[in-house]
Amino acid sequence: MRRAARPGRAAAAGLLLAARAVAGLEPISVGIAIAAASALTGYLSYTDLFCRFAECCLEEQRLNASALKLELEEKLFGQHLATEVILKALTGFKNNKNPKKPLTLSLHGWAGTGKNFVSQIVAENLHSKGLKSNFVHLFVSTLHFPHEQQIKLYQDQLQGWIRGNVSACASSVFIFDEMDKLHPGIIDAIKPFLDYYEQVDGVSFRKAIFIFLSNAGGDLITKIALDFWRAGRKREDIQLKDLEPVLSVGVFNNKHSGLWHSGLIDRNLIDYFIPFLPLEYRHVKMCVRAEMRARGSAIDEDVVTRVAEEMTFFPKSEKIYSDKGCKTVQSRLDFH
Ligand SMILES: Nc1ncnc2c1ncn2[C@@H]1O[C@H](COP(=O)(O)OP(=O)(O)OP(=O)(O)O)[C@@H](O)[C@H]1O
Repeated sequence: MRRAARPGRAAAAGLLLAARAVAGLEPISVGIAIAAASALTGYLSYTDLFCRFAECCLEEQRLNASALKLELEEKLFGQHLATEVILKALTGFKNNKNPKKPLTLSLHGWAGTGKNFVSQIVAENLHSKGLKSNFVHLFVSTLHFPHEQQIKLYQDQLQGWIRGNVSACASSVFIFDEMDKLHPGIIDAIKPFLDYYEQVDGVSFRKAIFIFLSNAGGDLITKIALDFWRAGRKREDIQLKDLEPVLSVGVFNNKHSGLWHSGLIDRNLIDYFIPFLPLEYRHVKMCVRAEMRARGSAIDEDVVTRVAEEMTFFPKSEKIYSDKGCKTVQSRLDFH
């Protein structure tokens, strides 16, 4: 693991020099400055210092599992299953020095329940710049692959992009949003990278992470959550075993899941199906409070209640779950 270094005064001068050089984007000056700072500090390697200014791919960097756990527990509301599985999956994968395949996570659930939000947290815990990192790549089906007639082109471009980026950084993260709108041909293009091959065209994909997001299966998840609610059982009592098998079969048979007969499921290329439960009134209120805190405002419970009450809830009879999860909370808060 990389050493945590605390530069002293001399080092600070070197760091300043290096910072100036980096800001000026002069590679030779950067090199000289960093070498100078390294010599001054004596205990910072060239790489250590370089990585303070430029983003580095730290392949062997361990995951700070307790920091991720804390972040998920504090920020992600009402998703005890997703929290548990994501922690388990990432910790196991990052602790394994020799994984046999890349990690593939498939996140499912109703709109606005936190799938993109979690992906962002995961990305930040793997590469500190998160979604802005050069090693994290987000694809949105309707944005990046909109035209069915151009599938061949997309396939070639995507394969080239993934191969190039994994060659540059083995621990690259690829997030595919709107999987349910993705053309099956696109999945076919990435399938070889997700498999158990040691190398594909001279590149090993085994340390990469692929995250798929989709609304497919949201109805199945809601049904099970509702059954628990109607039986007077606690939401937190829902276990993965209540959902995972239903979800994988349901998604497999759903023509619009993006994973439909794609071979990803029947070849066991998806490591974890992660269910996101529909959010209740109390969770929406938590989202409003979180948003107020993020804006630096004092928590006004009247506003919290008003925003939550403006949301619509289903099913019609019981009105338990928010139609849009927490998705419109931010924009609604603007009006209060
Ligand atoms: N479970 C949650 N806990 C905390 N905040 C949440 C949660 N779900 C959603 N949010 C808030 O709502 C915003 C929108 O949620 P997000 O984009 O993650 O939903 P999604 O599940 O990806 O929806 P979609 O399927 O429509 O893309 C998030 O940025 C976050 O602020």
